[in-house]
Amino acid sequence: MATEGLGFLGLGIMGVAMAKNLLKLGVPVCVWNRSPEKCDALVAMGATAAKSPAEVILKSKITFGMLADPAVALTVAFGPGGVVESIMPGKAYVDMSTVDAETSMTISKAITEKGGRFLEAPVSGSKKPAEDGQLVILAAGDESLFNDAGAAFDVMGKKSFFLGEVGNGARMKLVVNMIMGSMMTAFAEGLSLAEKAGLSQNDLLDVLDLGAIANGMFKLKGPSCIKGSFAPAFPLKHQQKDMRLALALGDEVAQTMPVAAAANEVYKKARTLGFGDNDFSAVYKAIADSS
Ligand SMILES: NC(=O)C1=CN([C@@H]2O[C@H](COP(=O)(O)OP(=O)(O)OC[C@H]3O[C@@H](n4cnc5c(N)ncnc54)[C@H](OP(=O)(O)O)[C@@H]3O)[C@@H](O)[C@H]2O)C=CC1
Ligand SMILES: O=CC(=O)O
Repeated sequence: MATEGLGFLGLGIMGVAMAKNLLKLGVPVCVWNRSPEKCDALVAMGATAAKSPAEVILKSKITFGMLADPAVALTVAFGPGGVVESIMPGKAYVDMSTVDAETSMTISKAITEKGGRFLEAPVSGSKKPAEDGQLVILAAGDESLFNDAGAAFDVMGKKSFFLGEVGNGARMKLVVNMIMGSMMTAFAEGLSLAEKAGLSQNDLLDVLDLGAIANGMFKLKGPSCIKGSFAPAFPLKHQQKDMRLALALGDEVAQTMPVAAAANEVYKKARTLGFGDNDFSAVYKAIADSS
């Protein structure tokens, strides 16, 4: 049984791109996904597919996870055939999903109690940066594992931060995504306001792009919002999950967050309107169609 290879759990929008980049390292890569057909593209490129997360752990020295949310991260860690079942000394798990600090700490504790090593490593950057190996990796936990996973991080990302103890990676990611989610709702309100006030939305984009608040997100999402194109790069349901988790972090540390709380309401409304599986920029639809 190969023990020096890498494993990957969760081949959604992000995971499939990240696992493809791992293949560039030329080591065996073993993958698992709840819906097994998503393994096919990886297998065609040289990966092997496993029947459970536990099997991936057994076949790999370091296994990476990229899963939907805290509940899923916990199920994949603790469920039957899960990560914890086959973790042992010499094995390591790097959870790159966006979750809250408590989830990460719970998984870390179970893994380290069985002699394994754990790192949380959520990422900033969406589908295209994942495909291009340009993610920003926000790692925390076992520093020896951070170093051992360095080559893998280098093919998946453009910069890796080591942020100290488990929980700090999750917290940093939630702060970043709270800012991003709030910005997206303000941007969507502006786009909608411009249209209703009889202005050209394209002119608005040009004006924004020349000023101090120009940024990559407005440049990328502006034209697609105007066209009404919301194919998911970052699913709206995940952005709403991140707002919810960031607000819970705010509660924990008694930080007032009125802007994020209002933005979260808009994402919740967008979910109830059926936009959860669209890109998070579909929050524009919830705003534009609301009056
Ligand atoms: N998309 C993005 O731009 C970014 C996303 N993230 C974060 O990365 C994570 C993954 O995001 P993304 O790839 O976009 O999401 P997707 O929704 O595309 O993928 C989710 C993954 O979780 C799996 N999953 C869902 N439910 C279960 C379950 N009950 N049991 C086992 N597996 C399950 C899915 O399996 P299946 O295929 O069977 O449904 C899939 O592999 C999220 O935490 C997200 O917040 C972070 C940065 C950017
Ligand atoms: O989590 C989403 C991202 O774009 O980063």
